[in-house]
Amino acid sequence: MTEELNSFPQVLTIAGTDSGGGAGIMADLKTFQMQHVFGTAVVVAVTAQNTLGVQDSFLLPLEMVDAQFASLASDFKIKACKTGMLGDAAHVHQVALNLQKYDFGPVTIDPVMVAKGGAPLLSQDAIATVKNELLPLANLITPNLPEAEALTGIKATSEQEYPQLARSLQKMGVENVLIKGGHSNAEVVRDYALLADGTDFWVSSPRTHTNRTHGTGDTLAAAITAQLALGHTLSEAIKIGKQYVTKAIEQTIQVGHGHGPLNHWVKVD
Ligand SMILES: Nc1ncnc2c1ncn2[C@@H]1O[C@H](COP(=O)(O)OP(=O)(O)O)[C@@H](O)[C@H]1O
Ligand SMILES: Cc1ncc(COP(=O)(O)O)c(N)n1
Repeated sequence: MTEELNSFPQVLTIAGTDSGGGAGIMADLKTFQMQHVFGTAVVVAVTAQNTLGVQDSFLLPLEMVDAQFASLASDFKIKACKTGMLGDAAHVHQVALNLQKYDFGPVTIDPVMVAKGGAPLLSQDAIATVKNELLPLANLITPNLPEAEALTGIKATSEQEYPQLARSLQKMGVENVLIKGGHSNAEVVRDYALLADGTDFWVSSPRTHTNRTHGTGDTLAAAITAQLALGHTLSEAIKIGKQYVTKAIEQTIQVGHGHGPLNHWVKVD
């Protein structure tokens, strides 16, 4: 196939599945679909999960992770990619090796560690591997507050500390940082972006009082990845991504009995 015939924007998520359909690869693919990019996936982990929690999980054999990367590289023209649940140090290492081997465009790292219901999605010893091997490959990292604290060792008690967290992550080799404020208690939910050139800005929304926030982080990072593939600058992509996730939380749908999923059907302007 000529490159011209292979030009529709194609993106990749490297993450875990959520049988409940609200988070992980399922949230990513729904988000990609709504942003009019073609979504592909490298499955690193499978979870038996619903809105009540994670009942079981299984990490795929490393060779199967490699095989999926190779399949995509030999056929698709991936313009941007993102990572989500990576499970343990060996899988983080294998993903980092593959991201060095193949050019899948700018890499957004969503350093998923713990599910909203409390289940661990990354082993403790893998945090060092994320820092040493994955962060230097990232164009953007999108930690929530507990993840930013785990990576930097800096405890954030107020929004004033977000710039310090972001600068500390930049020093670890990530070009651009988006600290997500969903886990704060503030009535206005503010995320802080620090870009490679030193410019910074906040994106804000009113807090929606709901427990239907399963997959918010995945959805935001997937929307940003899609917008980058469509040719937007990173600051535009972050602003569009934040608008999308805000609406998807606000215009809730009723599915399941616990931490419900978002409404991925909402339109982005
Ligand atoms: N209750 C809420 N109301 C409005 N926006 C929210 C709410 N919770 C999270 N967000 C937004 O959703 C996105 C994901 O944030 P967060 O929940 O902190 O990430 P994660 O899902 O990784 O824990 C951010 O843009 C954040 O501002
Ligand atoms: C496979 C997978 N990936 C990511 C999340 C995080 O989503 P959340 O923090 O909203 O539970 C999850 N629960 N499951």
